[in-house]
Amino acid sequence: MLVDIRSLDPVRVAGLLLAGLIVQKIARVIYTAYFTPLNQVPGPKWARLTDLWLLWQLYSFRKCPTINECFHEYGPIVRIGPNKVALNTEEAIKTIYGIGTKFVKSEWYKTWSLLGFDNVFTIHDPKEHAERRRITAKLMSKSNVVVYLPDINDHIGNFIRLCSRRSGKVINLMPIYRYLALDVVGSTAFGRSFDLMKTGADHPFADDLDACVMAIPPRGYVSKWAWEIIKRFPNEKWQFYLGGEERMCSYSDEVIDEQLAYAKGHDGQLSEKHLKTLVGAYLGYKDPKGRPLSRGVITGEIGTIYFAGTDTTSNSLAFITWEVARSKAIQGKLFGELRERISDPSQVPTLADVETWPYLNAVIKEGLRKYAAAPSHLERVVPPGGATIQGKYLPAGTVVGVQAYSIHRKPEVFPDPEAFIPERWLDETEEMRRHFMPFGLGSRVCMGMHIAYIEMRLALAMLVRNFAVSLPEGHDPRDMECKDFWLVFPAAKKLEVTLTPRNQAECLSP
Ligand code: HEM
Repeated sequence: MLVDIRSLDPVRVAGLLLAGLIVQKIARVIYTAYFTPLNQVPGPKWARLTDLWLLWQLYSFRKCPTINECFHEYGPIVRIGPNKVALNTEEAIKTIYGIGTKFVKSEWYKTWSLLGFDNVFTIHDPKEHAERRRITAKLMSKSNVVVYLPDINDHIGNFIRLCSRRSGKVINLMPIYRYLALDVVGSTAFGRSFDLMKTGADHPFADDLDACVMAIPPRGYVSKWAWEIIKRFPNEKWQFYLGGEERMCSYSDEVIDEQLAYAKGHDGQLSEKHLKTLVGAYLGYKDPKGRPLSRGVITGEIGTIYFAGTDTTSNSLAFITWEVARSKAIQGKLFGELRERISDPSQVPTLADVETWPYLNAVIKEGLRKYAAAPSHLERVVPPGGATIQGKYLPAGTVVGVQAYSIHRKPEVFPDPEAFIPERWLDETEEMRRHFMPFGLGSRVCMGMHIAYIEMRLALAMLVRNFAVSLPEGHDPRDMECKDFWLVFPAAKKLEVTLTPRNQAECLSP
């Protein structure tokens, strides 16, 4: 029987359509929650119904500890979202991140596509990623990063001078470490530092970085249409956060322009010095078809380096320094090693030396274990055909991951995991090595790892060699409680210490 469409009440039709959509949505949620193979994977009941559970944990700044608690409650495989599973075993590490893995990064990473351009951190396709990574891989390799050493040594020297000027009173080391990291990134990425250690000046970069940290991660957790609404929220602070990405990327504009102008006057060739910088490597690159990268891609890549290389290193240093400051025994032992090896405390030691100093490296590794800067489960997607991990079948498209936070807290590998015990690394076992993943693993392992190690080793060595580091009276350890919002940070977002120059007498008795 045909119905005359004109006779229908449009309000009723709209209502019926809406009701149909809601029923379909609810049916889908119930089906995904209870009738897919993921039903076999235990986990919190809200997590199987909606991603809002995970979003809530993110905004409570305790996603990692919550997932860790889930491992204790449900075992080493836990459903943390309608389509998300977290794992906590060596088998999972090998399957997901091992050599030749077919598990590619999840859609969530696209949220870090700065200015809308894919970068080395966000590209999914393994071939495309390998091609992009190759552009700067040599410059950032262990054997090459020594070319940046003279600059890094200058920054460390200026860092110690800055600390000297502020010694004797309570200072907040967090922004100082952040600016040190920014100086180092400036030298490596641009061949030009921000000179923040030299001048001791503040830089708007800090606010822009904070803005990015607030605005970028959440957009990966909501649908595109929801984000379009959220980002229009007419709040001044929120709009400032949203603008952080563009402002941060714009810091590289001047250097890119300068290198382009040079090339224009030299038959399109960059100078030797330019080619040693990441900007130069990107500007000099041509793809297999002879096409250069666009300006937007290069700006986005350099923004990614700022982002990946600043707070990661500086917050790691902050947590490590705090642990050193609050334990007389650890600081005494570390100082003992440094006093023996750095005879002139005004001279930055050589890299070859610091790499081999056992206690210094044990302190740093313990810091990276307990306070891995990016400890979240590094999301990957189960490839076509599905995969069986921990005896559970996970269909293709399931988002899986292992979080360093939990792997670094396995008591059978790291006894008393919440304690800061550098000594455990003096006798490092093969098992500890396999369970140490602060820089990620496999083909997507951190590209800045060697730069970060140089910076952390030299900064910590010189700080403790030159000053006794103590916590101010009334310091509340809860200020340094580790919060996570993909990257970790101390609850109070500050690290207040007093630096007392070591005189000869103190040198003998720390
Ligand atoms: C203590 C300091 C650092 C830590 C703990 C750290 C941690 C990480 C982790 C866990 C990843 C892997 C993410 C994933 O698989 O999803 C990563 C990737 C990356 N990191 Fe770092 N990072 C640090 C410092 C740096 C520095 C100093 C730079 C640059 C100067 C940098 C540049 C990168 C880049 C470009 C990637 C993407 C690599 C790729 O996907 O191929 N990182 N980092």
